[in-house]
Amino acid sequence: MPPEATAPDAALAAEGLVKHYGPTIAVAGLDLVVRPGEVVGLLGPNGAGKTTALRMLAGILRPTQGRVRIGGIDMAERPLEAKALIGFLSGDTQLYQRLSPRETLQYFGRLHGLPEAALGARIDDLVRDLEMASFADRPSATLSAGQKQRANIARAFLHGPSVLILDEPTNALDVLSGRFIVESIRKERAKGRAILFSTHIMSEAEYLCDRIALIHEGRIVDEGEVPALCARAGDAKNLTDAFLYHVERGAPRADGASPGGAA
Ligand SMILES: Nc1ncnc2c1ncn2[C@@H]1O[C@H](COP(=O)(O)OP(=O)(O)OP(=O)(O)O)[C@@H](O)[C@H]1O
Repeated sequence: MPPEATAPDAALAAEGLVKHYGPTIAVAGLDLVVRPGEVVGLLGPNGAGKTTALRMLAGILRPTQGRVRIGGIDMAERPLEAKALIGFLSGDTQLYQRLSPRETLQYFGRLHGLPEAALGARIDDLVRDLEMASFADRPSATLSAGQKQRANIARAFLHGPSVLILDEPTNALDVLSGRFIVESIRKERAKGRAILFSTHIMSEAEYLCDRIALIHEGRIVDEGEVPALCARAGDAKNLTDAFLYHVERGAPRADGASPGGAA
């Protein structure tokens, strides 16, 4: 059954998403739903297909097959309307080197069509909430990796999107900055945003996520709340063990056999 048939309240719904890069099958049939006020984590080993999946969900990459709906709007049929509902943080987002974070936010706010007075107030709020005051007016070229990441996150939050898609939002951040970003994501959830993010940090996923989707070789091998995931992964004692169980076992084959050979 299509995911949105079982979740009519979905803010984000993917149905049968597939992506081929030549002979490489990066995503091999992904179904996923995220509801308003929910954080879903996409976890998988390197090369599992997380970035490819998130880019298709954000409308940056065209799927080979399958469908994405954002707030019920079909991404292929009405891409501008669907994308307007999304804040996307890509793993390789670059800031314009000569612009400060404040100027960058002004630029993207205008592209989003935010009225000038409201935009100024919104940027002030983001600078305060993301603790960017000490560097908001410096050229981006002079910022540290963590400062740049805060500015990129501010850009994703800027237009108050109902769906946030964040590819490794705490990548390369120290523990303090990482925790700060995680708390910022929790605040966005409290505002009713639907949030999908990828990470390699298991503790972060356990702390932040309402549900976790484990992806391996382009397929979701299990999905649910952490205790249920652990129970289904041979009574794994934590998320790391559940993750390793699935990776070592391998992704299910089309014929239903387990390629890893384990139970
Ligand atoms: N532009 C591309 N052209 C060809 N193959 C690609 C391209 N982008 C990704 N791939 C391949 O698709 C597969 C999935 O890659 P993807 O970047 O989605 O994985 P990932 O789960 O995000 O990995 P990581 O955790 O290392 O960032 C990999 O085998 C990768 O080599």
